[in-house]
Amino acid sequence: MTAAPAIHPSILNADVSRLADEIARICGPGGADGVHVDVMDNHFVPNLSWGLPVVEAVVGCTGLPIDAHLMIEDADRWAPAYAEAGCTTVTAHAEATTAPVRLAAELHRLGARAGIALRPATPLAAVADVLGDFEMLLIMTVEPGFGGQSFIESMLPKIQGARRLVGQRGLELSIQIDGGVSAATIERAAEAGADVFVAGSAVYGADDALAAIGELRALAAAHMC
Ligand SMILES: O=C(CO)[C@@H](O)[C@H](O)COP(=O)(O)O
Ligand SMILES: [Fe+2]
Repeated sequence: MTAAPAIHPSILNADVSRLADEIARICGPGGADGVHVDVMDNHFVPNLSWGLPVVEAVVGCTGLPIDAHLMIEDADRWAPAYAEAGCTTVTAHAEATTAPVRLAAELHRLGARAGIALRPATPLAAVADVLGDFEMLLIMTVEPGFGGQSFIESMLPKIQGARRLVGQRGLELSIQIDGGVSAATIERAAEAGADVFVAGSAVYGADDALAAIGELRALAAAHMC
C-alpha cells in the first residue's frame, strides 16, 4: 500500500490576474497538498506560460509546497534557479536533460527534491537506471503544453510499470501523474499506482475548489494499490 494520495492543483488555468486569491482558494482544511506550477518556454512545448519571477511570487504567497514542472529545453542550465527560488520539488523532463544524475544532485545540494518527467512517448526504460537519484517520477498523461486535455488511457501500463519498479527496488519515489486528471479518471490512475495527482481544470473549473480536491482525494484513496 502506498502513502496517502496527494492532490496538487495546477495553476495553469487559474485566473492569473488574481493569482494570490486563486492560490488561497485551494488552501485550507482538506485542501491542496501542494501547488503545481507549469513553466513553459515555447520551445520544449508549443506554449509559453511564465518563468522565475512568477514562480518566486507563488513561493512567497503560500506556505504550501511548490512543485515546479519545467517544460523547458536545457533543464540542466535552468532548473537549479527554481530550487534556489524555494520550490519544494523541481521536475525536469528526461527529454530536456543530458545529465539527469548530476542535475538531481545539484537540486539536492540547493535544498529541493528532484523530479524527472516523461512525455507520453518516452518509455519508462529511459529513466529506469536513474530513478534512485530522484524523489519523484512524473508520468505525463497528456501531451505537455496545455491544460484541459483528455487523459491518455494508454499511459496506465506505464504507471503500473513504475509502481512495480518501485516495489522491486524498494525505491522512495513518488509517482505523479499530470494531465486530464478528474473524478472520471483518477480512480484508474490510483489503481495503476500513482500517488501524486496534478489536477488543473478539475479544480480550477469547479465552483468549489476545496470540494473538488476533497472528492479527488477520496476517490484516489479508495483505489490506491
Ligand atoms: O503540465 C501540464 C500541461 O502541460 C498540466 O500541469 C496541466 O496544467 C494540467 O491541467 P489539466 O489537464 O488537469 O486541466
Ligand atoms: Fe504540469
